Amino acid sequence: MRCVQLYRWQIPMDAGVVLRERRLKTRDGLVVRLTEGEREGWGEISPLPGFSLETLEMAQHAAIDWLQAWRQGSALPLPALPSVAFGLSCALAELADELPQAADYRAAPLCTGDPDDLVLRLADMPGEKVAKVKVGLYEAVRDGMVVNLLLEAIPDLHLRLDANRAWTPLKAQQFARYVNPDYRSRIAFLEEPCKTRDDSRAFARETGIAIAWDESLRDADFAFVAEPGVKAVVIKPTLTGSLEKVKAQVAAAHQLGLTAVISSSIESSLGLTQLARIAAWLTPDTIPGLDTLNLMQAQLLRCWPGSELPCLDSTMLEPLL
Ligand SMILES: O=C(O)CCC(=O)C1=CC=C[C@@H](O)[C@@H]1C(=O)O
Ligand SMILES: [Mg+2]
Repeated sequence: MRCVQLYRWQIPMDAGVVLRERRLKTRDGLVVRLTEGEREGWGEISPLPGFSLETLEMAQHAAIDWLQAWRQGSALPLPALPSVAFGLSCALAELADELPQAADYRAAPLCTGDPDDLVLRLADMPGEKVAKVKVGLYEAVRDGMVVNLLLEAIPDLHLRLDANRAWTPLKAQQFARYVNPDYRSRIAFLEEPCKTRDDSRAFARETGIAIAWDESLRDADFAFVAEPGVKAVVIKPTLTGSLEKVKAQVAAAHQLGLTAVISSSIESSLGLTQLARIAAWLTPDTIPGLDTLNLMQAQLLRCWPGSELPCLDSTMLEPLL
């Protein structure tokens, strides 16, 4: 017999989380539980405001329609909304034992503010040292100085940078001018430096700093092609869709010799631990971009190893189905 449960949850965010110029006070989403006989599978559906095109209400409606049909034994295709397709496909994969348990809990530490904090965290990081720094929020000159400071302080560090398309070509050049040329090769990649893909390509060509596509993967005309200067693609499954689609994108990237980085859309610890498993499974050689749990004030259902945040259980969630 098949059973379904759907819960709605809300977790307060740390003060000061700003996404696309909007303060995110709470993270809201759904979790789904499918059971069939002895087996169960969980999934998280949490469209990210400012990034996902669907709202939580749209996701909830689509999830309920699909779940009601599934409960009755129908094999409906997964809904088109990416967050819904992702969450349901994770639940189905757990149910069918297709999502391996082994997880990659190394997360590239994320720095949005104080570089001294990052230096302290990196000192404790075993193995390959990779961190991610947000740029484009302050003056380009300050960003350049922070990058120099970190790469100088930690000689075996590689940095991922993310400008979220904030720079004009001039600003991007100002940034590059401030980065010591000897350090440029230790910038693993810079995500989306400029507003247009052409400007970002020109930046890579002119500066020798490798770039990565993130937002571009959601552009209607985006295609996976090998291009000079493009080193990686950032794959955010909640914004991508089903696990099948995530697998296809990772395979397309690897085929072209691109690094594929499985990355967070600020899911709860339930979604993040699943992303850590997806990363261990599909991109075992690449540290995933999953260091977003500490932006939240609590975990949900499954805990991230070592996190001291309290963990909410299903009695603390609002049941919808
Ligand atoms: O990629 C990572 O290491 C962490 C996730 C991350 O940086 C992001 C998640 C969601 C929205 C954005 O603010 C940001 C990004 O643009 O990549
Ligand atoms: Mg990004």
